[in-house]
Amino acid sequence: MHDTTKHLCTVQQQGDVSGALHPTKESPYCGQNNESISPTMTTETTWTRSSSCGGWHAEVSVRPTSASNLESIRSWWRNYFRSGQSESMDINREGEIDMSPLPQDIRGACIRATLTGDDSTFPVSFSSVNTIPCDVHVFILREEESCIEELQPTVGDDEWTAGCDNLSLPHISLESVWESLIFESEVKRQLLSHAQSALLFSDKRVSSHIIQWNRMILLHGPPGTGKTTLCRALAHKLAIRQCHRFPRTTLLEIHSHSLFSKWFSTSGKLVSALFQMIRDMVEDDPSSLVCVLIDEVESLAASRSNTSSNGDPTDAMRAVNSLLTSLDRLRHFPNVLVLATTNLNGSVDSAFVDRVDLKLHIGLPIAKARYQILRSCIQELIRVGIVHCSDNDTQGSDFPTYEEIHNQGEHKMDVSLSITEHYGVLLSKCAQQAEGLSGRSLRKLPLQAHALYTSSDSKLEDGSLPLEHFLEALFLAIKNDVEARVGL
Ligand SMILES: Nc1ncnc2c1ncn2[C@@H]1O[C@H](COP(=O)(O)OP(=O)(O)OP(=O)(O)O)[C@@H](O)[C@H]1O
Repeated sequence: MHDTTKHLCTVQQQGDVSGALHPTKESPYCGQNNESISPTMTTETTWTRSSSCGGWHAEVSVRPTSASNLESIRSWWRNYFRSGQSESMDINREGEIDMSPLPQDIRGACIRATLTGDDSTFPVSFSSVNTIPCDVHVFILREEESCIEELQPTVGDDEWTAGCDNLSLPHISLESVWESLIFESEVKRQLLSHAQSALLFSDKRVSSHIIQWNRMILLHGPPGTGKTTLCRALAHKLAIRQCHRFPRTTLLEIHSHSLFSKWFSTSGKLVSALFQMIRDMVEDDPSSLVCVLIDEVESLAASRSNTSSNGDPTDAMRAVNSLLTSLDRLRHFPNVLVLATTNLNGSVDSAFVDRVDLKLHIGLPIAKARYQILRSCIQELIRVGIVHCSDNDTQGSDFPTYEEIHNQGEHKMDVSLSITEHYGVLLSKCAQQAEGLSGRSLRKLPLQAHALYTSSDSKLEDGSLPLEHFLEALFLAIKNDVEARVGL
């Protein structure tokens, strides 16, 4: 149950129908492989074709200082998978590959290699890794701080600026964020698959008179459910997965609020000016992918029916009109993707919603997702030594998964539970108690539990808290948080 190295059960994953995008000039930051390694069918392995980006991907992060050429690192990994040596590869629950058996120059160049499925479900079971169709993506994580693209104010106000954040991807600050987000099974796969298909259609010059798509995605749902983070993580993931097609990727995050000017009628002009700047970027470098994130889009695309009935000035309406016109102009460029979020559903202008290709509702986490989120918090606290597990077998990465508890532990009599299953059952109770809480709230609770519901008497000599005691404190923190919300 707690084997951290090898998982030898059945693989059920999508077969790869790789988008076969044409490689363009190689970036100093990225290299990839479009070729798939043919799956060898085994009795244990089921391949189903369900998406254009399905399958397994080896994501190999390389040191910025590496002297090796990215293309040669990629070829090396590809051959490694082909040669069958990967059969003896050790992979932990997070899909990270143990690099110690690899030659020193490759091991020295790579920071880490991760084997990841599109729904990022781990632990993964492999009968043998070399039977997996595997695209290899080699990249360097960027470390530069984001910069702000500023617009010159069109009306005289020295202190006022408008603009957006500009972050080069893949970026170290977004490393593992995609994997840390836990949703119902299909959400991440759908998003990634949709974005890749939309880029493929543009690349293949599918006639827009026959098939229409705008490369616009809208995530909507309650606050704190991870919409903004998911958009950033999607852009980061695309920078890795699409690096053969787009050697450079940029994330532009629009500051919607800064586009509303105190000067009469300037908001519309500002929106136009900002999108003109984005168009210039997109046009200047066709081999770079630009992901535009409009967070809380309702503040920029407020429903015009509401603004007029509220008697708001026409400035807001001009801003919406200007946004719609700007988006229509932007859609002609194949290398731009617009990601928008809102938690106020009815208040986004219907013409904006109509332009969106994919609208995804991101709901509050279900029991399984709540368990996984809390489990990741426990793992982190064990890793840093704030929580201590007396059972040597239950180190952070071995904490039971939801499936392990619900398929086995739950049905066992209390006395027959192993100590790890017992911890899993306690965590499962916390997850049930946390019904109605967002992912953001869940991630805040471990601190509250530690600060308010643990006693210093329970601390061990090294200052850490026994896991069981911490899980009890977590339950109390959740219970009180849920009760405090009633009536709010
Ligand atoms: N499903 C989830 N899985 C894991 N972590 C989550 C999840 N949902 C939210 N979180 C955590 O909450 C943080 C805040 O989420 P984020 O700001 O992206 O939510 P949001 O939906 O955009 O909220 P708002 O609508 O209030 O802006 C995330 O960075 C993440 O750490």
